[in-house]
Amino acid sequence: MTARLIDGDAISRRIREELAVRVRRLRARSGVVPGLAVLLAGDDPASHVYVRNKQRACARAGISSVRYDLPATVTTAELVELIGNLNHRDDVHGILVQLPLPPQVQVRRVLEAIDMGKDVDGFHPANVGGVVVGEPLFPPCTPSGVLELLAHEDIEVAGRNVVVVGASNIVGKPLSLMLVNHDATVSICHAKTRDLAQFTRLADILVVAAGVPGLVTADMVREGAVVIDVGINREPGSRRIVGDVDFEGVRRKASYLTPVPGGVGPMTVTMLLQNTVTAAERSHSAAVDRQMSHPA
Ligand SMILES: Nc1nc2c(c(=O)[nH]1)N[C@@H](CN(C=O)c1ccc(C(=O)N[C@@H](CCC(=O)O)C(=O)O)cc1)CN2
Repeated sequence: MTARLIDGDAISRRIREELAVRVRRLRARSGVVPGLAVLLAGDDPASHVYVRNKQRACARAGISSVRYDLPATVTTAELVELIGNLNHRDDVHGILVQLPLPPQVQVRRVLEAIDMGKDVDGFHPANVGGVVVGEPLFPPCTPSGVLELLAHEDIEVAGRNVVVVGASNIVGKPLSLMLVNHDATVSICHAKTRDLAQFTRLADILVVAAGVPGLVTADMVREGAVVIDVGINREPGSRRIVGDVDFEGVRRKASYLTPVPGGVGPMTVTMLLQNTVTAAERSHSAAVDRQMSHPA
């Protein structure tokens, strides 16, 4: 069997075109331009690339973005103060703090400072609680990107055995809960799981988000399984990026496979744009409602 590749670039392009239409409609109707504030602390080269890509994607969809470059020495209090100011700005509908943050910063305090209505990354603890009960204000971007890819290919998750390898707060844990909310039977493993292969071989759908290049090889995959590779690993001394899955081997065994690059990565950015447009639309509707109940 040779896997069908799920083209995240093409699926993203289509969704971004639809988002650009929503942006134009909102602007024509209300004069509101969706606005995203991006906070980037320190010099991590990959984070700089991701932020540049996010801003470029915003511009193409008609979303305005403003970027705050902060030194690697930034404190928790400084970030919390900046976020407090952005929470009050009417032209900022979404706030994104690029992760990872420098080690001295208390990440949880920073994420908790974001107004829930502007938490377009979906990392605020209250949004995480929303994921648990199946009603997040904003679904986290990478997990919702994975669900979009599966839905686009008409891959049913209800009743299927899904194995998620990787239990991070931003991908593995929320994605597992979102899959449970779609009636999948989910096992969460991680790179330290003993005899990982005995779990991965049970998967109808295998999602790998462990950050370990080539962790999953063909012998660990059931014939005909759907394999979603969330890993983004830079090969040392090269610009090439590879996933957590041995692409060539697994391609011969799986029914569907996401490539790296060009699979889940672009969907993360697309879901961020989607959440930002939704935030702007909601903020406009709330302003209209206020006006209706308290006319000038
Ligand atoms: N605040 C956040 N921080 C981080 C997130 C996040 O969702 N919010 N996720 C990751 C990094 N990330 C987004 O920030 C991200 C990573 C990769 C891609 C992507 O499009 N990858 C491309 C390849 C790009 C390249 O050549 O480097 C692909 O896979 O095709 C998008 C977003 C951690 N931090």
